[in-house]
Amino acid sequence: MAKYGFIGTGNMAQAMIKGLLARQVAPADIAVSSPHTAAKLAQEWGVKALPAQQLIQASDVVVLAFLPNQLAAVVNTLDFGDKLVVSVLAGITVDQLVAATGTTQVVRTLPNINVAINQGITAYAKASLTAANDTAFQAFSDQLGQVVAVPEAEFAAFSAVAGSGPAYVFKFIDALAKAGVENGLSAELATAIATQTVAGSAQLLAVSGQSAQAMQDTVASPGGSTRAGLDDLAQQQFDAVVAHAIKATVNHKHA
Ligand SMILES: NC(=O)C1=CN([C@@H]2O[C@H](COP(=O)(O)OP(=O)(O)OC[C@H]3O[C@@H](n4cnc5c(N)ncnc54)[C@H](OP(=O)(O)O)[C@@H]3O)[C@@H](O)[C@H]2O)C=CC1
Ligand SMILES: O=C(O)[C@@H]1CCC=N1
Repeated sequence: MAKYGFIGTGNMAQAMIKGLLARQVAPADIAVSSPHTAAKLAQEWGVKALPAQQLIQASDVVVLAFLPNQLAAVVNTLDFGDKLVVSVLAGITVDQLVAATGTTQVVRTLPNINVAINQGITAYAKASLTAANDTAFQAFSDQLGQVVAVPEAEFAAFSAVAGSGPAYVFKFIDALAKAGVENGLSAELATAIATQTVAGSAQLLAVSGQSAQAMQDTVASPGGSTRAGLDDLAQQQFDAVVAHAIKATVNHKHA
């Protein structure tokens, strides 16, 4: 069994670890390193908390999962040897990773939080890997969900739509549920039905073979209530509001 090490143990690392554990990776094959949370994860999840250099020695795949602006400070004193280094640091390029870590065995990825249930969509761009590290990356990424090679120039757009996207979907579910409450539903029921409606709609769209635009028309009966709502969304510039937020996300400078 491959051994995985996570430097940085926040929301993204924890989502990835959950995904690995769900695929029967043994907790003993996962090491974690961070100033505060690693010890707690070791206690609660049975993974091993190690100082970063020892974690590198003990791992086949080393995941960098701290904040992008911490890259130099965290890796400065570390020797990665020829270990596979997988970064999830938004905005940090392959060249920057190679320069900071001193190894070419790096893969830049941009996952999303849905890796926690092996349903992520993750972009990757890699330097030239050894055959062993290439295989190790494939085995690792198979556990995350879907994985797509993306040119680095497209990473910011990918990050906005797929990386940040879950937050925007949660925001939509929250707004849908709140609107349900305003119209007489209990908060519990409104949240449950908004969540299931988004989950079911995404699954239906994925298997439908139709566009998201066309699927709207399968819900909107002629002259019915959905058309009234869609017309109102159009009048309120819904697409433009979303596009504006995505532009703000794409334009953000990470480090
Ligand atoms: N959250 C998401 O959905 C996504 C996040 N990412 C990327 O993942 C990375 C982490 O983001 P996220 O998990 O959201 O952030 P969090 O704030 O949840 O986690 C940051 C982690 O960095 C750790 N850390 C701080 N200093 C050090 C150090 N010196 N050595 C090791 N670890 C350190 C913290 O440790 P401690 O807890 O012990 O203080 C914490 O576990 C970012 O680079 C982000 O761009 C990419 C795609 C999606
Ligand atoms: O918010 C962030 O910066 C990271 C990148 C994509 C999702 N979370």
